[in-house]
Amino acid sequence: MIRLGVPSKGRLMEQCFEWFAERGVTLSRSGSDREYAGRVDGAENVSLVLLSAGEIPRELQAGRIHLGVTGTDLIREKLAGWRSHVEELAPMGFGHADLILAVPSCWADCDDLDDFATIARDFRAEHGFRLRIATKYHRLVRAWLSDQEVADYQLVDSQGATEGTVANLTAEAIADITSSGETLRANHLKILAEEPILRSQATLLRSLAAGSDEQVRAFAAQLGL
Ligand SMILES: Nc1ncnc2c1ncn2[C@@H]1O[C@H](COP(=O)(O)OP(=O)(O)OP(=O)(O)O)[C@@H](O)[C@H]1O
Ligand SMILES: O=P(O)(O)OC[C@H]1O[C@H](OP(=O)(O)OP(=O)(O)O)[C@H](O)[C@@H]1O
Repeated sequence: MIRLGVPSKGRLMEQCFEWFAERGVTLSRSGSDREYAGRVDGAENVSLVLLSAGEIPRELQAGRIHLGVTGTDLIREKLAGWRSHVEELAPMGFGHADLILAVPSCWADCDDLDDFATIARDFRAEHGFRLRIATKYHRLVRAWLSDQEVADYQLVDSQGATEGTVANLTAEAIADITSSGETLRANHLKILAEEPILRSQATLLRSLAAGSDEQVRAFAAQLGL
């Protein structure tokens, strides 16, 4: 039996169900709205596992699911050396979001990363501690800032409502996912005029540790991949 892990709720789950339906495979939640059980119609030997999107990378890495759907941001953040754990089978065309660095809109002299690096250097000299960036994407943000040779900062962990941390005075800047930009605007933040740290979208991934390669390949072929 192939185990297929998909997000258990929200738009990501609904759009994922639509994606499979367009390819002749019907995924559905069984039982009550609150029960995390699912069924698969239209494919032999495939079972559905409903999981938090954030846990799907780990389940793929461990080989507890053969296939999984989650955002590329979560794969790259949660799996060091992700290419040795999973294969990307298909970008799915939804769940688009950019991981960006944002600062208060009122920072008139801060439009790009060079400005940010200068402000961060001055901030440390002035305040005696490093400028704080709130994020849950520690690995991706560290790697990106290191590539850009920005060093005068510290990361503050924020697992949700990250855009609120600046007004709450627990950080000076944030690095988070945005799609419409409304949450940033509502919290008086602006994106630095750079390419995003990462462009993410929902992706179908294959575990390199789960085995059953022939069955997985046959199912992928049925999906037109
Ligand atoms: N506003 C958004 N628009 C589009 N995609 C988004 C948006 N916010 C988050 N995502 C994407 O959705 C995926 C899941 O996000 P997140 O980690 O917030 O999960 P969640 O819905 O909070 O799930 P759980 O709480 O069960 O872990 C991520 O890959 C992320 O890039
Ligand atoms: O650019 P926008 O369209 O406004 O979307 C961005 C928001 O969506 C996500 O939050 P989510 O709703 O997943 O909640 P979270 O705060 O728990 O991350 C993300 O963390 C941003 O806060």
